[in-house]
Amino acid sequence: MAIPVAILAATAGVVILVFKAIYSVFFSPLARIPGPKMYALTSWRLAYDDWVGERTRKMYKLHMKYGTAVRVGPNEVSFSSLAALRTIYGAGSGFERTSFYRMFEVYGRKNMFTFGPGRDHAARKKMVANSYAKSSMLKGDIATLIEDKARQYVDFIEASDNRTSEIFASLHYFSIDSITQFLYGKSGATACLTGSKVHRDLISDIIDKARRRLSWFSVHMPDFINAVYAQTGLLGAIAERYLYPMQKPTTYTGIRDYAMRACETFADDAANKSIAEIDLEPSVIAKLWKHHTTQKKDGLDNADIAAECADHLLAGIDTTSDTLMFAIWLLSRPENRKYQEKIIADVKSIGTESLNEHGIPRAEACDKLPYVAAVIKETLRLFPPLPGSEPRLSHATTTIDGYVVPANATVSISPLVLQRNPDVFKDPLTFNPDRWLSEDEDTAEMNRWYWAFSSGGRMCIGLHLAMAEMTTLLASVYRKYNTVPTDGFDKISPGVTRA
Ligand code: HEM
Repeated sequence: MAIPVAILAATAGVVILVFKAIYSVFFSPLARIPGPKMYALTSWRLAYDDWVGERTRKMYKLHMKYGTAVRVGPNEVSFSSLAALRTIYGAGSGFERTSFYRMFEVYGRKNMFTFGPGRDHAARKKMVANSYAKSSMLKGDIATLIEDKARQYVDFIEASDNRTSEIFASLHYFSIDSITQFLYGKSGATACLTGSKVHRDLISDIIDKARRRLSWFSVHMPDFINAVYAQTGLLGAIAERYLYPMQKPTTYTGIRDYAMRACETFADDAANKSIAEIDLEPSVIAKLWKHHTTQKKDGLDNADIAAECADHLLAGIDTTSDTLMFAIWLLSRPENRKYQEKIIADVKSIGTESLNEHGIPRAEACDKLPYVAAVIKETLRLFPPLPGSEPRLSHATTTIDGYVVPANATVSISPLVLQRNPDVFKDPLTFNPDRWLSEDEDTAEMNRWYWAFSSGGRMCIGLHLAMAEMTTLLASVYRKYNTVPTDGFDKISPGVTRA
């Protein structure tokens, strides 16, 4: 009796799938790494955690159960140890960012965040590194910029009804006004704090809940996303109606358009200036312009420069404003009033000689405040604004934390998992800035596990800018006010960080 070809093909398909599953779970080189079998079987298990917004919390639970190495996919391992941190993220480790980062490409161009190989990344980083040095933040033009924005923030609160502010929005105004001026100079700065409605509207696409759905598809089904958004005509209309995870304008479209216009305006101005004049400007775009095609053969074109700046713009908005929001929310909670009193005492210790002409504490003085630093560190420990795994791969087989990991497997560490480790941080889920104040061995150990800004060659380049913005804003606010949640807000979390 002849067996229909379709049945034969289906049977063969099932046999191959079963064989692959058995191989993946029991015989793959990653098989000896502990973890739930379902995760070893299929990457869709982890994708499901992502879909329901539980991925990072799930990683934490898995590490609590299985230890410092957990297999979380057929070809993916999550680590949570200092040994793994050094091997994967240590300077010169040879591990690269994975294709996950492609979704951060802007206008189809690579940028510092998305470059894979170290050489391309290092060349680009060299062009802007000076702008981000700590010495550039605490004195001169950039310090003045940050102090000005802190003053505008205080003025904004003063002008609000009952000095009540919805801090998600107002702190986003502060961070976007700061980063746009830092990147593009005064002519390219937004003016959210001083009332521009058009600029304030830029943050509305950040709030859209569909943004998370779009990110999910971009990570787990990138080809689908590319195909769907590329359709035009009738197919485009059908895709838009039934298949778009997020309607246009999609995430950050407004901010990306703004970034492109700021770059074009800069390019028009630059055409009438000498490179020596441009070099005197403190903005990041001015530093990049020295590498423009008009200055160098094989230099960067307008789109490269626009993309680089747009990426820094996106990196510099939510990170600082979410951290500030969590800090103020935490300090405002009734059980944390004692910490609020301590931060107020710390910022009131600033002498009048360290205030600027508007009574705003100077960035340099804010940098030296121990309790402000402890509050920020503790906020970033408990609620890092980028809490999730930072995926990397190596083209060579590597031993990580005692486990042999084959070439091209995805490995990662999550700051949230590291920073809530109960063996290192006593009562890890409790906000307690005091834990950072002593100088004993326990604090030294906590510092080794503190990883909110990542580490090695790909650590956050905006660290010093972010710290200067956050210390100056907190000092300016708590010198003048104490903060309490408005009715109802003492019972809920701001919930931006999906832990
Ligand atoms: C509280 C504030 C901030 C935190 C916690 C933070 C955290 C981080 C982390 C964890 C990474 C590495 C991500 C990964 O590898 O997956 C990163 C990279 C980066 N951050 Fe930040 N960031 C902050 C503020 C900023 C600001 C204000 C800027 C300003 C431009 C910025 C620009 C960047 C850039 C350009 C990279 C890529 C660096 C590279 O690949 O060399 N960040 N940041």
